[in-house]
Amino acid sequence: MYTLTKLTKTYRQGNRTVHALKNVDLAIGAGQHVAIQGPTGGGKSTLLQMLGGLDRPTSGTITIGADDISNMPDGRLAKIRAKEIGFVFQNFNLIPTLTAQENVETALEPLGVSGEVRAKRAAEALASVGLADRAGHLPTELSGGQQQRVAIARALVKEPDVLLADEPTGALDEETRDEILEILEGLHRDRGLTLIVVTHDSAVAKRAQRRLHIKAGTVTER
Ligand SMILES: Nc1ncnc2c1ncn2[C@@H]1O[C@H](COP(=O)(O)OP(=O)(O)OP(=O)(O)O)[C@@H](O)[C@H]1O
Repeated sequence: MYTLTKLTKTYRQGNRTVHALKNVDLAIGAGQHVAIQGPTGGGKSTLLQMLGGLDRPTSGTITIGADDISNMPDGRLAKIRAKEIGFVFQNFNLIPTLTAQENVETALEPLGVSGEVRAKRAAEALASVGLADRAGHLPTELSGGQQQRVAIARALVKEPDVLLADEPTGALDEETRDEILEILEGLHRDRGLTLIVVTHDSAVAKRAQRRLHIKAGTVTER
């Protein structure tokens, strides 16, 4: 699924250069469930941004399947992102003025899906996370766990190959956390989705098949 070769990302902070990722060599197979842990500032979010094609490496290469996304033109990268990669964030990132149904439909807009098909697929995605009866609700009318389920429906409605989750349970209590993990793991199991989860929570990381640790820009296996 992913091959990272000598992947390096540096940032300028004033007159200082920060090495967020240092010569990372890593392969992640299709259908793996991987947890990424590590101290604050270690490089977890930077790595996830690279995997999601949200930012470019300073040097080295990253391939998704057969596509080298390190130097790909922006338009092509945006298409790969829209089609193949689902994102779930700690704070859900739903659009507050749109209903659950409309939030999910937004993921299909860049794919040129007709309005009718969009509505049908979004309704199915909401039903698959147990929210068929909440489609008309705004995010403020939903609990945190329900909002995260809408965000998962939005990520999966396009049937991506990979789901990248940045602290997906960080804002939830333990019981809701377990519900969300079960949904994510179900997607991994039933659809063969590659699932990559950044987490501070060891209970979340323990459920993954593979645990990576990233500290000062260097990745190690646990
Ligand atoms: N846009 C940026 N500009 C400058 N420096 C950055 C930027 N993004 C990240 N960094 C720096 O890169 C390093 C790695 O940051 P990153 O956010 O990837 O760590 P993290 O492991 O996700 O941390 P946290 O657990 O706090 O989210 C840190 O030193 C951070 O200050």
